[in-house]
Amino acid sequence: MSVNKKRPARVRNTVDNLYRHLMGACEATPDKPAVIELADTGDGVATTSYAQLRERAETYADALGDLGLDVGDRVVLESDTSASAIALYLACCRLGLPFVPVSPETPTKRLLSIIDSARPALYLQTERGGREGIPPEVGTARFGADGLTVTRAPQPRVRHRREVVPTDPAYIIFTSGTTGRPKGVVMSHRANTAFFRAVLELGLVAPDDRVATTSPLQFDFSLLDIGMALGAGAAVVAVPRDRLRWPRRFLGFLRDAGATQVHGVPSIWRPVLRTEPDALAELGLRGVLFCGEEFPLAELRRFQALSPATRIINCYGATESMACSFTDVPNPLPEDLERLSIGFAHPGAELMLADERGRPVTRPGVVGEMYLRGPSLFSGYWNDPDATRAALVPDPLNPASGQIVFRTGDLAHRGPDGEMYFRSRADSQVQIRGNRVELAEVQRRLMDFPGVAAAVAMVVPGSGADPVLCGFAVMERGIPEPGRRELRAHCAEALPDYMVPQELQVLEELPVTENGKVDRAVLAAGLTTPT
Ligand SMILES: Nc1ncnc2c1ncn2[C@@H]1O[C@H](COS(=O)(=O)NC(=O)C[C@H](N)c2ccccc2)[C@@H](O)[C@H]1O
Repeated sequence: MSVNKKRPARVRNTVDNLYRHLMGACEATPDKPAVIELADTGDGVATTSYAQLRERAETYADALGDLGLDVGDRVVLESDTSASAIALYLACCRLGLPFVPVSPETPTKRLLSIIDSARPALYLQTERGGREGIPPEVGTARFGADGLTVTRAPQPRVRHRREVVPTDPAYIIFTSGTTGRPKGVVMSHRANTAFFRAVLELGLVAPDDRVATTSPLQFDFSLLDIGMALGAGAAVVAVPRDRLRWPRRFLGFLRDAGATQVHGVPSIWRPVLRTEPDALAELGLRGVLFCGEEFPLAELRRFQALSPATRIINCYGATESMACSFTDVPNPLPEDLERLSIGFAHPGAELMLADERGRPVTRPGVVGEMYLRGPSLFSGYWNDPDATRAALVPDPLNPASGQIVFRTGDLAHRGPDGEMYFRSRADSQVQIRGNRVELAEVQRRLMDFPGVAAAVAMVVPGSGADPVLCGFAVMERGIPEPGRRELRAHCAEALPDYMVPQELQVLEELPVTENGKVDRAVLAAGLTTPT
């Protein structure tokens, strides 16, 4: 029986919801810039104010509301970050429609597997989107600054819900699961708004900031940037994805947009450090925040030398809790620093260490697995109760309490003051000839070779029992490639034999995934057949 046929449910103004968090600043500063992006003409920037953003979100919410969708029906949005994409995100939040972001770069095969898993009611792309072949059972529409045009109505459905409640899913981020099937991380409004309120307390974004976001919308790093900027009444600067490949144009856009902070994974800085060091120095950024993987220390030192006044934040965390910790990078980095700290969990959350039997690890220097206790845990993996049970577990310190914590799958050790140091993924523990190998140590040794700009150490399965240790290096611009023998000898001088890479390659650049992390699968594929 369809309830409340006429009007779709909309979240009440008093109820916890991302819409209220993201639009909080609209009342006080409606005319302030909310989103700054590349102008449609292709040069210069276009600015959307908070009031304009709210109005566009309203227009979209009316159009979505007329489609008869029910709270909980999924909406796939294929777009880069833009004012319109954010307005759609806001509209979905208001109507309680879980938002599934995918990038225009996502291969159709992967998009179809996400659609097969999420069973969305509606798929949206921009007016200029070129995607075809959306399964007939999914409604389709296009959106732009002027509104939303339905190209295929969603299948009729019964509306069972009359309320949008805080524990309803706000978004589902599909990450590439180890099994190859995409894993949908479901995040509720309550968890995400609790996270953003806690992060506001850190005061990382000021109202006059312009926060450049460089991650694809399908990576929750972009949702963190949008939430932190709009939640602070600041502006989001949507960096066009193609600019990231051209350092001069990337920095030029940042300058034109008046960006004061840049959020991105470490790899976005590699081309800039190699080819546009002076332009970076001139930019004089107030802040940089990175997450996703470790920032190689040599590259971090170069960044600090060029931009000494920039505050750099090491943000650690997984999509399952959006982020855990925000830690200032020491400036300048101490000469003998071996590894950055990921500090302590954000206010209102706590990281603990436990050993493989779940017993707390408290002694400094002892490696354990990190568990996160806090309000911003995900609801579970979409349609995967087993994977959910393995990740959301009883608190090891007090299983009887019924409190559920997130098992991060990351190994770490504590420093003398209890601060955490990330070591590795638990499932990437490396043993070679019975010895535990610290890949970071091999990586650091490769970076010490004169003229190496970036390096990666990893293992690939070998024909024998032991995995094959591989090293990859990228040289500074204009530096001749060293011979494999020379690089190997350099490693052998300082590392035990089992830590000297058997495979060594010098590359033009390091391949990265869609989310900008070093793409180890591509590196492994480029190897000669392991010895
Ligand atoms: N700062 C780090 N140092 C070192 N290893 C790291 C770090 N941040 C993640 N990681 C690694 O990346 C894993 C999480 O991967 S992920 O689920 O794709 N999520 C992310 O990478 C981004 C994450 N959702 C996020 C979004 C926005 C702000 C902060 C963090 C972690 O479990 C760590 O292994």
